[in-house]
Amino acid sequence: MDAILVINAGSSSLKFQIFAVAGDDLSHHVRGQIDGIGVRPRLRATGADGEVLIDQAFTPKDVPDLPAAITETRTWLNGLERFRFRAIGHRVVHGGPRYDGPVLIDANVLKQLASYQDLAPLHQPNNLAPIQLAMEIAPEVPQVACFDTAFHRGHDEIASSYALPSAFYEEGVRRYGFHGLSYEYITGRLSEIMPDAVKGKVIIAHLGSGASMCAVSDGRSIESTMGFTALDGLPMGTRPGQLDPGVVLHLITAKGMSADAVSDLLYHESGLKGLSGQSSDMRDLLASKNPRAALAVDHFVYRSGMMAGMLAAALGGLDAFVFTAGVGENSPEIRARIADKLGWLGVEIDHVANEAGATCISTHASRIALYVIPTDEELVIARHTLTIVREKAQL
Ligand SMILES: Nc1ncnc2c1ncn2[C@@H]1O[C@H](COP(=O)(O)OP(=O)(O)O)[C@@H](O)[C@H]1O
Ligand SMILES: CC(=O)OP(=O)(O)O
Ligand SMILES: [Mg+2]
Repeated sequence: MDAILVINAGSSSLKFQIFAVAGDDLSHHVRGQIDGIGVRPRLRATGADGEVLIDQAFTPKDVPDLPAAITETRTWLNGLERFRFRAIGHRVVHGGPRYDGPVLIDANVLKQLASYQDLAPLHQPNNLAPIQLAMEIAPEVPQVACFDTAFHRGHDEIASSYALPSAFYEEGVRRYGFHGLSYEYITGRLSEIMPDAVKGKVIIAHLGSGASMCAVSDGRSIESTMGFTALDGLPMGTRPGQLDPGVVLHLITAKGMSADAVSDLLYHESGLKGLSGQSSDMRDLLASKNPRAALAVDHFVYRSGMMAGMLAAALGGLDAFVFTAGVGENSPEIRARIADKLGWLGVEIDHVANEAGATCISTHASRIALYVIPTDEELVIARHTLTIVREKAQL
């Protein structure tokens, strides 16, 4: 069967999907992921009808990092003989100033993308490793890179500038925004299920191991809580979110920390993990009786409320608010607590619908509609991949 393989490397997970291609139609055939990498790794995959194909737990020592997750996934994928991969689509977190849409990968593109590694050290090396591997073992299969930054590239200069001397902007030091593949999918879904909402002012909260919010006006991104890198904005699993740059200067000048040590602190040791001293995983913190765990959750909720207020101001109002990604899709408790923070905007959550995992979780009286929409970055990548390889007459 002709198929497209999609690889999505996040900060705590490696997600993959196999889509069968028939004409212009794409259908889900295999959906899988290794999540909890380094904490509680687990490889799970389901087939087209939701049947479980594999469900295997690993020790954190067996799958400590993303390269190990790639090895386990590859071993398992190799056993699936019924698919002929006609193209591979990849999530690549940073497209830099150069890429504002998906691109067919060749050696030059790969080199350019590698030059953005220090702008996304937690993701870009992991995004590029499977591309490099596939180039070596299956050079005949076309590969397409789809960027987290692309959906935000229409931001105006007011939003995308830092108040730095303008030469820096020209060099590419701008506010890009990330999670764009997820926001593109959610915007598309919203226009199917709530066509009126997407024409208005919407905040989409992608709350996963990495977390950000996007302000969408008339279907287009106008603002993001993330900036030049995926460090800014909300506190995350291991990243602090918004931080006074003076803290970084202090770490370097007063504490003598090297650039590598600061990078490690900001990408791997901060956020929920740093604040709780316990875990980067929201599930662990919600189940814990440790007061530091409670502080980390409280901080996440508090900052989420603040950042949502900031985006509502950028939009000049708010019609709908959407929760998505690992925490947003799976934690009624966090959704309820963030909704509570938005009460002043006229948000009223329907607790029964929220606990039941309904799509619409606001009351009839709520001035702002609340939704929970599971994201599907892989489907967006598969669609772009099919379009690009068709344009280049490679499929
Ligand atoms: N039931 C749940 N309750 C709270 N948090 C959850 C739940 N299920 C998953 N999560 C959180 O979702 C996070 C992963 O989200 P995900 O969007 O898959 O992350 P990423 O793509 O950044 O690796 C985990 O770190 C975990 O904290
Ligand atoms: C950009 C980013 O933070 O991605 P993820 O949530 O997958 O870590
Ligand atoms: Mg992710």
